[in-house]
Amino acid sequence: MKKGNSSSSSQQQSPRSQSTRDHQGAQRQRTNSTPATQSKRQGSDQASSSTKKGAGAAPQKQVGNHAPRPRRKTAREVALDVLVMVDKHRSYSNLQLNAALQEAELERVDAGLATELVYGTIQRLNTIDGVLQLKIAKGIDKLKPWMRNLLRMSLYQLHYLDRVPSHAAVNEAVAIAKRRGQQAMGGFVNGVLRAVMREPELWNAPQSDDAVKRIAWTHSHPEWLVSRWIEAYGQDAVRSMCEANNTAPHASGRVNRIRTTRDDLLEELRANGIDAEPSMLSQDGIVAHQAGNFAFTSAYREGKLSVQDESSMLVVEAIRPQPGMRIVDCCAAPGGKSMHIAERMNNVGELISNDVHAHKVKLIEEQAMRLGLSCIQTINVDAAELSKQLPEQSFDVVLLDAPCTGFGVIRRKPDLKWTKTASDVAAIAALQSRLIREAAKLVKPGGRLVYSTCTIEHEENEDVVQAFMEEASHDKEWSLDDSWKSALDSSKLGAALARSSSGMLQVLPHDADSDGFFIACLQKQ
Ligand SMILES: C[S@@+](CC[C@H](N)C(=O)[O-])C[C@H]1O[C@@H](n2cnc3c(N)ncnc32)[C@H](O)[C@@H]1O
Repeated sequence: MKKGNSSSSSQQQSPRSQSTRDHQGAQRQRTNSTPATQSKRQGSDQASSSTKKGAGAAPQKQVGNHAPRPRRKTAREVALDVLVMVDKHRSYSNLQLNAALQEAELERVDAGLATELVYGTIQRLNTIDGVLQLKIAKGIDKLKPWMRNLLRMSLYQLHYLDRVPSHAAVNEAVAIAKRRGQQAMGGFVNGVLRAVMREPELWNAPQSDDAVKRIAWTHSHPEWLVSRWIEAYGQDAVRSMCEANNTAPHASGRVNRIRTTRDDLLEELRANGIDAEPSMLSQDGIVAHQAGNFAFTSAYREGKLSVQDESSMLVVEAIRPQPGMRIVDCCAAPGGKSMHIAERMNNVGELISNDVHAHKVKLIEEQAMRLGLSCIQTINVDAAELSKQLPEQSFDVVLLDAPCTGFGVIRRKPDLKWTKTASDVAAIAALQSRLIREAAKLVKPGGRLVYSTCTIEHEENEDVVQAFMEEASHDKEWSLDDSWKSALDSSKLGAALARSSSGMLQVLPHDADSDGFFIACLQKQ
């Protein structure tokens, strides 16, 4: 058990209890992705089926003239390969993992373990590295990437995962080291891991009054981010938020109301053994705590259901789509919000869904086809030049769901916290400012501009909106519209509503166990 020095109750929480939740999280989904982009991610750990079958043991015998089949990778080897790729090439962990799981054809239980090891190790990276540095005299940067990541992944199991027995984690690590290196490599790994196990106090948070350092260490976030967030939201909120960023999200989806009702969908899912419940955040949402991925259900295939986070469903409350409206979604791919808007329009009216990437526009079209939404037309232009393509002042609502740093979705994409920098925030905020000005040109008098992001950075959110409002004549032409918030459930979103300025909503990841998300609604006079 970690013996932290923090005075907060959340920091005193045993990493074991945290890890139990983390690990159970592997039974659930880490991303709200669809079958095209996600492999099965369920499973437990120690009963790793490939391990039991001796997948890590002797090569299979040659039969007849057939060449011997290559030995199948174990869950830990799959996870290690993904971690090495992410470390060496800064690849996205979710994409690498999906590709690796598909190639390895692991059984469900092993795919779950590999998923947990990849996400968990990346989530806890700076704490694990801090401990490793104390035991590796030459420093971890001098280690070969596979060795560095093998040690990281093994320490993650030893410290954060309840259900992996220590001897299993150490033995597996030693076996992998021997296969990848030489006999001596096994000894080195054994020595480092056992040295850390002998000194559990290595994991203690720094003895410091500095809240940034303590939170960054305890919840494994970069200090620059923790420092920024404390300034924006205060210590308590940041501690809770960082803790939430290390937990796995539950499954969440959205009913397609032109195909079925939420009650009928819930009944259908329950009949198929899924413990689906209505979302407390969105009238169109459903959630499930033990489900795998909604995208593998027949309801999904039949277009009755889409995979979407609950926070992101709140955007339609600001848009308030009605049949017959003309709406533009400036940055629409892969299409989650466009589909939601079209469903609320009852598929009547005109929705133009744009994205700058042609291959992503195809994803929008595929979703529209699956859901039977014919009111959507796609276009493929840079949103900074949309007014060259579309008539100005002619749309009831324009949605700018802007590209952003994604710091609201760290629980789904933990690598974001290690790869993005303060200058990335500034650069993306500059782009967002250009895009909001262009999007505003399309709104007709009396219409609305809705700006949203899946980040929690003031610089990308409130500051972009305020800067737009303060530009010449905008304060006379535009006002912040707060009326849409009356549709929100204050019992779940009370904290978010209390912290948000007029017309805006900032949801943090720990508010309602959903993604961090920002929405602003601007009304044109
Ligand atoms: C936050 S995502 C949009 C998610 C989408 N609204 C949904 O609900 O599924 C931002 C999108 O903006 C697109 N994008 C980035 N820069 C753009 C630009 N200059 N013009 C148009 N689209 C852009 C990206 O390709 C990405 O798909």
